[in-house]
Order: sequence, then C-alpha cells, then structure tokens
Amino acid sequence: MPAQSPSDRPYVLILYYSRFGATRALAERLSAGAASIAGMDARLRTVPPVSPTCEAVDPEVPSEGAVYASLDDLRHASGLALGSPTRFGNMAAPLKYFIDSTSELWLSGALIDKPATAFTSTSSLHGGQETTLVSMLLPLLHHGMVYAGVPYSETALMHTQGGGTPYGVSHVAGTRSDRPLDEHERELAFAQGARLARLALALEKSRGDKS
Ligand SMILES: Cc1cc2nc3c(=O)[nH]c(=O)nc-3n(C[C@H](O)[C@H](O)[C@H](O)COP(=O)(O)O)c2cc1C
Repeated sequence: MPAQSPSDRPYVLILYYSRFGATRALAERLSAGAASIAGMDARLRTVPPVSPTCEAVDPEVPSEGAVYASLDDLRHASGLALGSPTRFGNMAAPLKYFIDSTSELWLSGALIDKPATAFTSTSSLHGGQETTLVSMLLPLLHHGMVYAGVPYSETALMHTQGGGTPYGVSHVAGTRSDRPLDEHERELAFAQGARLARLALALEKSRGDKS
C-alpha cells in the first residue's frame, strides 16, 4: 500500500478541531515543526462543527483556518497528529465524529504502523489535559498506529508552568481563551511535530523494506 497518493509528496496530517483558536495555534506550531524535517511535508486539516439541527449544512470551506479533512487526507498520510480542545476531560465531538467515520480505513488497515501523536488546549491548568490526550490515543491504537508523545529530552517539559505533557503537547488558554502559546508550549509543539515527521520517515522506510 503506498504511503501517499502518487502525485503527492509524503506528508504528516495535522488534524484538529478548534472553536476559539487555541488548538489551532498549537496545530500550526506542530505543522511548522513537521515541515522542518527534510523529505516530509505537513498537511493541516480541520473538521466541521457538529450541530443538533439535523438539517444543518456546513459550507464546504470553513471561514477560517485549515480546510476540512477528507478520508483520503488520512488514508495517504505517513503520520498523524490529532488535536482537540478539552471538553469535560475528553476530546470534542466534531473530532470524534470524524474519527467515527474512519471504519473503512480500519478495515483496510490503512493506518497500521504509522506514527501518531495528540495535542490539546484547556482553559484551566488541571482541567483534564492528560485525559483528553489519552481519549485521542485510544482510537489511534485501534487503528494500529504507533503512538509517540514528547520525550523528557525536551527540557521544556521540566520547566513549563503552563501546558506540555509527555503524552503530547498542551496549552493553557485561560478562562477567556486569550492566553497565547508561551515559550515552552511553542517549543514543545514544534519538537512534537518534528518528531512525528522523523518517525514517519523512518517507519515509512521500514514498511517499504518489508515489501
Ligand atoms: C463544552 C465545553 C467543555 C469544556 N471542558 C473543559 C474542561 O473539562 N477543562 C478545561 O480546562 N476547559 C474546558 N473547556 C474549555 C476549552 O477546553 C478551552 O477553552 C480550550 O482552550 C478551547 O480551545 P480552542 O480555542 O481550540 O477552541 C470546555 C469548553 C467547552 C465549550
């Protein structure tokens, strides 16, 4: 199975949902980190909000941020970073809704042996960052992906007074959602994106060597 569509260069998919922009800011830093690795591109994609109104129809292109992800964006990715704001200690429904549409990728094993990671934003420091990251890890494992967090060789993990966990980068946005990414959060997001891209290159090579 090719890692990417024939006309594309290899890429890692940075797939996020963001309502107020904080998770999006993290996604953009991960994307910059991934794109810093030669031989691997970064593709930023988002998902539409979900609505209790059954007749609601979203515009095909969001008014801001990345364009909406397709299953093919995920199918052909060499790696995946999944980002969501914390919703009561869990990932947000729009991202879960998209993940719940990926059965055909699970059936075909399209994501097996590809690296994955997760990131999140909360309003409060102890508002459930790790549990949200773990909630995103679960479906990734079901898909057979290889989860990679952030190692403590990233020294910002030891010094941060805001976000940043070994399960994946996080951000504390504050109760008004107006706290920008701080120096450590920016550093960790960049490093996490770069690590994902490096692992994607290495695992892609190992899958190629097998065939
Ligand atoms: C329904 C709902 C539930 C939330 N639950 C939590 C929570 O459990 N812990 C927390 O710290 N923040 C919680 N928040 C706040 C968001 O996680 C926080 O504002 C986040 O930074 C928003 O990210 P965004 O700017 O990418 O949308 C919640 C917000 C909403 C709307």
